[in-house]
Amino acid sequence: MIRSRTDLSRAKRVVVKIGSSLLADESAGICQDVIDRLVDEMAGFMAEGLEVVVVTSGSVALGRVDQGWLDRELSVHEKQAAAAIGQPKLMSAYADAFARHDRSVAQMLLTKDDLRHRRRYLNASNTSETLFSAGVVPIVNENDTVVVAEIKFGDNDSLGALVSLVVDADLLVMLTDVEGLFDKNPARHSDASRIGIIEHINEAHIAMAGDAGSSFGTGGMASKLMAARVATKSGVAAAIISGSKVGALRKLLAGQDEGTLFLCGIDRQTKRKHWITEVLHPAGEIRVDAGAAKALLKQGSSLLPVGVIAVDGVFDKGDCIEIVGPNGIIARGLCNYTAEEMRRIMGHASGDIESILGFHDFTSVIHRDNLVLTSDN
Ligand SMILES: Nc1ncnc2c1ncn2[C@@H]1O[C@H](COP(=O)(O)OP(=O)(O)O)[C@@H](O)[C@H]1O
Ligand SMILES: N[C@@H](CCC(=O)OP(=O)(O)O)C(=O)O
Repeated sequence: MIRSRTDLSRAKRVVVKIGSSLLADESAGICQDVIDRLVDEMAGFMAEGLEVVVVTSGSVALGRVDQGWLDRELSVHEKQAAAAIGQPKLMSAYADAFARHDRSVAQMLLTKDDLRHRRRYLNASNTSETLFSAGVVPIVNENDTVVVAEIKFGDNDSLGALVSLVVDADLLVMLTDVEGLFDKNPARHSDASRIGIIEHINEAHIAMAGDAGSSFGTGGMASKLMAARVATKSGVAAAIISGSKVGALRKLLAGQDEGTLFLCGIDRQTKRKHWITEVLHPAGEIRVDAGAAKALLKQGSSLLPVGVIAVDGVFDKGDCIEIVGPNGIIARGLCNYTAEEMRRIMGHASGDIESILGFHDFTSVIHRDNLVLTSDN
């Protein structure tokens, strides 16, 4: 938990999100010098034991420069094509920069939707753990050729927030072309002043955040604040710092007054519950009778098969599902059985599961620890 700047020196795993505004130049294309410098800083921390994941933007910008598509708004398909052109250039720039420190890099192209499905989320998490063990640096970007909404809004800030949950990071650092969140857009107001620490993001902060400042940046401060909100609500602290200022990352991690820090004091259990209610998409629905609804709502019980009266959807073991009582949706949780198994055991006592399915993994359908109430009645 990061409750003050001094806690930052204890961070073990950090997601560093690097914006297009830092990496791409309209005439030169990729800013290899910037990547080299940022990689030198990150490699220094890795040598000291910090684990780093890079979430990088820039593929669309680099594709646009490559094709000379600069002075007009691109269609969605052109942006997707630009991303496909720019992505290998981006990877090769990181590979070259990390090779100078004898580190290999690995490309992870994800969509936010991937991370809302428990199985894909776990696969991404296992892949990144394997990469960490091998000392390889995961370099993540949105899989832009298969998404539409995200490429319109250019939302790598929120991808960074989700990745920080996937890898269970202590901190998400968003590197950009300004020194943090200012009380007004510093590109337009010379008297703007930086906000150093934010304990809870409120409407006043959101009102301060404006659009992108450069021709290549897309989400501006608004998308960084939204990402900081997702991260901090899920147990990961966040920071916005300048990527052009030499040593800013080191100062931040040393606990000095650098950039804007969003504190986070959430424990693991709250974090897991937030993941179930806010991040995962339910894959199906289970209807329960009044007795089961009461046991969940009033007695803090796990859900047993005997109280289940109907099962909707196709879901797998461990998927997130919604629980509906006589008065509507009451909870969400991770189901111990597949939809097909659920249809066979619903209405039966837990002691009958073995004879019906031929195996008996769990007494409950959803264990209390994996269940979050979303209503009172
Ligand atoms: N209140 C604010 N404080 C700081 N920067 C702001 C603010 N409002 C808008 N901005 C703009 O946000 C820009 C950074 O966002 P963006 O261009 O999307 O960067 P990136 O490509 O790094 O994601 C800054 O250059 C700045 O012009
Ligand atoms: N996936 C896109 C990211 C776009 C995006 O979010 O850009 P930015 O606002 O610079 O972080 C790309 O690589 O161009």
